[in-house]
Amino acid sequence: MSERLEDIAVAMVAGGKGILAADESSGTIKKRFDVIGVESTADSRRDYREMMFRTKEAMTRYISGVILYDETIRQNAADGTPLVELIKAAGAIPGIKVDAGAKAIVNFPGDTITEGLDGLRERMAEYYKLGARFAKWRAVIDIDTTRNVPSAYSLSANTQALARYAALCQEAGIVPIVEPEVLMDGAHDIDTCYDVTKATLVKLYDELYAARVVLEGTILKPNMVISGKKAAKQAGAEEIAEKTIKLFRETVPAAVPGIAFLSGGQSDEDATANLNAINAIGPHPWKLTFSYGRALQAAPQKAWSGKAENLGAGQAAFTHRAHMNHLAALGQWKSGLEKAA
Ligand SMILES: O=P(O)(O)OC[C@H]1O[C@](O)(COP(=O)(O)O)[C@@H](O)[C@@H]1O
Repeated sequence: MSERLEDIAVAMVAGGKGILAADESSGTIKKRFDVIGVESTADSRRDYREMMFRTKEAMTRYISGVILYDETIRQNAADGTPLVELIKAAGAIPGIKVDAGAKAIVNFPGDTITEGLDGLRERMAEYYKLGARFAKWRAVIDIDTTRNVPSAYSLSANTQALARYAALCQEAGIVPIVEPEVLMDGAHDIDTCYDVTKATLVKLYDELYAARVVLEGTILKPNMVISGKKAAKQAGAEEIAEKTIKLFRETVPAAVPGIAFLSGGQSDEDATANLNAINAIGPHPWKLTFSYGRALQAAPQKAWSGKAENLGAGQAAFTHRAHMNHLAALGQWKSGLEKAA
């Protein structure tokens, strides 16, 4: 495969394929395993992820790349093959989460700043050697209108960090996924999500220009414009699609090859239906696909539940969700396909 940043970025979003976000940090994967009653150990995390990376249909037809965590990019499958090699053998691209998580900002209650820039240049060089050709950094933007969250200071600090990270990625020959996640956890309505996401993306592209990041060699990983989980009125797929696309047309340059959404706590089927509605109102200047963690993995996690005899069931559940999201990335998904399965 070509090593040009622009070509890697295009390959990450081509043909209705999307990204498997398997980069849960140790704390997050423990939370997911707690739900299915599995102890989180280096071996159980390896067995679970190996199950997904060996799912041939999903990995060869629907998944373009996998975001890994530092532990996973160094791990071997049970037979000694590096997990990175399993991903490459399926024709998918290995990626790596490089941020060190979101920490509270002093003097700004409710706002967080994502850390991890110190030593990043050296870490990037190592990850490149380990096989990573793209990376991911997630800024976390909460909405709390009672506390003026997010503050302008938080948006400024977080988007500047994203731009510094993106420039370091490109220096190392690695495509940056820039992820400013506006959380859907609150009671805010969809228009508040629109306004906050707009302020975030405007600032983000300002900073990316200022840092001289080559937009053609980047992927955006945003939230959809959506109602807060606790909002009294929940917007439907058509409204989500229309407002999300209106916002991106205003803020995301056409030089960006692709937008790969996070699922952010949406149900599996909502994440698929909303992505489909977004693509159904195309054509758009960028490819719009998925980079889902929970919405791709909740079903296989449950089917597997830590038992070797459930490997086949886990792989079938993963294939199904990956297939549904592949169809949604092409605007060809129908709800009947879920029931048929
Ligand atoms: O808090 P962590 O452990 O970094 O994990 C955050 C998760 O959010 C994501 O960015 C998006 O995941 P979701 O699709 O589940 O929202 C994943 O890539 C990542 O695993």
